[in-house]
Amino acid sequence: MSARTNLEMVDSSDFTFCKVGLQAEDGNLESPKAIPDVRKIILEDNPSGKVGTENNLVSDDKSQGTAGLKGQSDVSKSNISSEVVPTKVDDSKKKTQKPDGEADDLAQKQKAKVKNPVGRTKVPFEKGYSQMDWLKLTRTHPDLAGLKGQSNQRLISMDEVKQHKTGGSIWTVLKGHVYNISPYMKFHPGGEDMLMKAAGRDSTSLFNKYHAWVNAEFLLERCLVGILEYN
Ligand code: HEM
Repeated sequence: MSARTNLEMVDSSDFTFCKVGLQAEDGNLESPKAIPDVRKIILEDNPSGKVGTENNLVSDDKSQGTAGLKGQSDVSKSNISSEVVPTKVDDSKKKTQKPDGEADDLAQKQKAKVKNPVGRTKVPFEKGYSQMDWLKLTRTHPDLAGLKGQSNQRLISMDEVKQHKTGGSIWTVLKGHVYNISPYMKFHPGGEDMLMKAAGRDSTSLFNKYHAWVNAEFLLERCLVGILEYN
């Protein structure tokens, strides 16, 4: 059977519905009647369901346009029109009718929310106090922790930690480790004031509240003074 004999017009007034190969029986899912050529169908954003209003995709050619839709009442109700109707939309309307326009707006709103979560304020660092500068210092300074030859594996009680709240010897407990955070003060992206809240106490919960993702073990590696002694 040739390809030519395979093609048969089902409705001669409508090019959309033509039979290809299979029997065009209603109820048969593969029937061209059941599934029109989707490439020739466009979606319209028209809640009123009216055809030809300002908010709609309107035909310039009224003789073809509305006439072409008249016989398809179910089509106009569902806001679907045939491509044979030439459409014309100005740019501002296109924006509102863009199918993914709403999704874009939502994505932008969500982005804005993520950008400024409540309670997070990064302090601009002073020249020479960036995180890179801190990393350089940790590699070059001989005794950031202020150990003066002592081991950094020494057991330290909470009482001793409490006595180190000022000057060049400000201690804090973080996940069971005792650190001297004095040298890090000016490098802390959250500011000195915030880091001072950790002075002389266990700051694990505060730390996790603001930035559980920060790798303090790495950043403060050279500031380790000892291990917290649990009573
Ligand atoms: C004790 C060791 C601490 C270390 C090593 C540390 C380290 C850091 C780092 C690396 C950042 C930048 C985070 C980022 O860019 O995502 C940061 C930001 C911040 N930190 Fe800390 N921090 C410490 C303790 C604390 C404490 C105890 C507080 C609160 C009392 C605090 C409050 C903040 C705040 C508010 C920010 C700004 C968050 C932002 O907007 O990104 N930090 N800290």
